Amino acid sequence: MAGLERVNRQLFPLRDISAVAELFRDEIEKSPDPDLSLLSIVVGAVENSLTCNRSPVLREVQGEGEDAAGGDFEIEFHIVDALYSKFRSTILGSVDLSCYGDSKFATRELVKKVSDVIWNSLSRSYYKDRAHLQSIYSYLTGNKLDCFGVALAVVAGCQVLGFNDVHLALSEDHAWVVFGENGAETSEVTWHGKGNEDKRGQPIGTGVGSLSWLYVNGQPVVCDRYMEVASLVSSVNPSFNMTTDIKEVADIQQQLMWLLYDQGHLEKYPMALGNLGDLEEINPTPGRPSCQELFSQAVDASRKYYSNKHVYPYTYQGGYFFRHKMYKEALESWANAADVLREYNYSRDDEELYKELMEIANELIPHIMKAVGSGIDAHSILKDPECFAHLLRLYDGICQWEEGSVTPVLHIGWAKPLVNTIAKFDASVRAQLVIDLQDEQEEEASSMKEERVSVKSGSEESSSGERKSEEQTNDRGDSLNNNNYSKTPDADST
Ligand SMILES: CC1(C)CN=C(N2CCN(c3ncnc4sc(CC(F)F)cc34)CC2)S1
Repeated sequence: MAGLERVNRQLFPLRDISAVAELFRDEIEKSPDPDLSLLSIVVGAVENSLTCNRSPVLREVQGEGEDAAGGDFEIEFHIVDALYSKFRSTILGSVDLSCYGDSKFATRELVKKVSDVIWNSLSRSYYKDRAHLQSIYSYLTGNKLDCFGVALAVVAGCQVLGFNDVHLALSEDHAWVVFGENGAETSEVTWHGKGNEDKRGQPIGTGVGSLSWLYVNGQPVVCDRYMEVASLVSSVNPSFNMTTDIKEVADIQQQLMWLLYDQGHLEKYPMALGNLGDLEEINPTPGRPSCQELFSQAVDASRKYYSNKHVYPYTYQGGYFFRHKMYKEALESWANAADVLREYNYSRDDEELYKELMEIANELIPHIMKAVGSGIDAHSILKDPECFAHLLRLYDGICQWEEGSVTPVLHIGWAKPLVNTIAKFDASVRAQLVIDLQDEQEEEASSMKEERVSVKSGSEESSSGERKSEEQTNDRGDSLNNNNYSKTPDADST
């Protein structure tokens, strides 16, 4: 029975958060196969009605970061019904299943065909990294989708066709699908970044390219249906403009995230836990885990399920500590993020991560140095050898990220803040730095270089790890990337 026949029509017209939450709860708790297109249409309709159809002229401009009064929404059943039928007939009408064999599993050709149907029905040119382009509602009413939205629509399209083996695979900046027996096959279904030729229809490479951060070294979040619902809820975007969120949209997103959390569907999804942490930091729910606990759970999930190959859980956590002036903890989180980086070679596909690290190293840390210099220094950072060790571990991780890559990461723009930062630490702290290098002939013997850097401090010492082998290299283009899964609409960019 398709999703719409299952839906409780008494809930319509949807006018408040509890009605939307009830519809999602019914779909998640009562159906063995939650209907992705139904849920994406509903939550996309709510988001659009509260963020896009507003008459800004009637609203005084909100202060920086304040929530705007979103007003009410009213989602009629017949609208959802019409859109739901439109999506199903678009897919069923464009794919002749007799061309794809009689296997109950999807084939690469079938997946590519569904991707083509979505791809070829998108508007010719629109700003790809604008906000509110992630839902099937956006696809059906505006023929616009961002890169994540295309991947979600392909999975929803395969669900309409009855191929429940096709599932979403997510890295920290890209999305693709797995399919076939045991989900053993992979395929690109959307684009990534700007100026890059799309690779739709191709399997995810197993070559050196797949060792880049973009493919998280073979450790993507492979979703089941419920985690796909979590990804569409996590992609809800409460932004009204660069400085204002619509509170109702954030509230709905937060409630749906807790519903999924309680059912265990965020357990293996670090970024969704991080997003929930961000929502809780802004608007804590009484009786729920704190945002700090959620950021910690995201880190634990990456360590437990993804061999600690994800960077963002540490940048979510470090950002939280920074905002709360917990500077020592922030430095430790960022150093932990850099430890993840060591495994990767920097490639042109890693622009988003590069921007994150630039901001940490060249804006946030200099801000900390100014703050502690003027006395706001609960931990007396500049006298603490463990903080110095975290800072060195951060930079060493970035250097190792660069090592073995065709294109450099660091440049003078990095070096100036680094020199200033190191100089701020007490001479007595810096004097405790002990660097013991493995001797030369041993180094010749193994192509792997190994250095140990430690800062002897009272309780602990921190050290950097193995270096990658020299032969790992990448090509590097000049294309820029953008994180289409963006929380705030970027400026004009095609
Ligand atoms: C610590 C940060 C800088 C803050 N927000 C971050 N985000 C990273 C990306 N976000 C995400 N949150 C949930 N799921 C996904 S799947 C995905 C890749 C895309 F291509 F599909 C991205 C992403 C949410 C926002 S990382």
